[in-house]
Amino acid sequence: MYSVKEVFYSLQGEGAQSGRPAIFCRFSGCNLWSGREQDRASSVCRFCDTDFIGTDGQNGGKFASPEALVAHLLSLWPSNSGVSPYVICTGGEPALQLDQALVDALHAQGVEIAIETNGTRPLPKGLDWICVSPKADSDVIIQQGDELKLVYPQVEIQPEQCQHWSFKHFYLQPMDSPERQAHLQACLDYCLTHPQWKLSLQTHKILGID
Ligand SMILES: C[S@@+](CC[C@H](N)C(=O)[O-])C[C@H]1O[C@@H](n2cnc3c(N)ncnc32)[C@H](O)[C@@H]1O
Ligand SMILES: Nc1nc2[nH]cc(C(=O)O)c2c(=O)[nH]1
Ligand code: SF4
Ligand SMILES: [Mg+2]
Repeated sequence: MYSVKEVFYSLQGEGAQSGRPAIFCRFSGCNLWSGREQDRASSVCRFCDTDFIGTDGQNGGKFASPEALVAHLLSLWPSNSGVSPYVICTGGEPALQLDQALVDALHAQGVEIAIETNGTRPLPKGLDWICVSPKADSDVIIQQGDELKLVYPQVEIQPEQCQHWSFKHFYLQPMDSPERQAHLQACLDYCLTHPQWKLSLQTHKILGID
């Protein structure tokens, strides 16, 4: 059974694939925060911008089989576009639910699969795009992939700690909070002095979409 908070069709707002049309599958639940406000301050991940509790979001639900979830996801892709569907698995923490059976069922329908993960859980084989976003005070076991996207600044984790990991792209993404302007400035300063790093803006928030 897969528990999905919401499914929506939008543009990838972040990182190297920004601007690309994608179906988002937001799985319910996370291992670094319960999702309840009263638990935020005592959690490993304390800055999350997302509601991932339950299955009550747009197009959310429980899916008994990989095939049922794949059919639901693909119903949002424009028909006869001639372009392979692009599905971004996010959450919550998608690695808690995305298993080999679902990856294989998506690939059987010609889907290109991306994941947004905190990197603390093993991943199924064959994912087409892996974005790892490390969190301070967590054990990041996935240290290779396509893009590393560090929310910045985080006091207990510095870019220097992950700059030697095996990724094609290294991004800093300003932490969204009431201090986001200062966080953006800190990202700009860091990228300009450490040009291995690029700036990732959450463009969907700027655009006011999803
Ligand atoms: C909601 S998370 C879900 C996927 C996964 N649990 C993870 O953390 O990568 C999706 C992306 O949003 C980022 N994110 C979460 N809260 C944020 C915030 N307040 N400001 C900027 N990015 C944030 C995460 O680091 C991650 O890259
Ligand atoms: N448009 C849009 N792009 C995104 N890229 C990563 C997201 C996420 O929450 O994982 C996200 C999101 O929530 N919306
Ligand atoms: S790990 Fe991801 S989903 Fe979980 S609380 Fe942190 S940002 Fe949110
Ligand atoms: Mg988001």
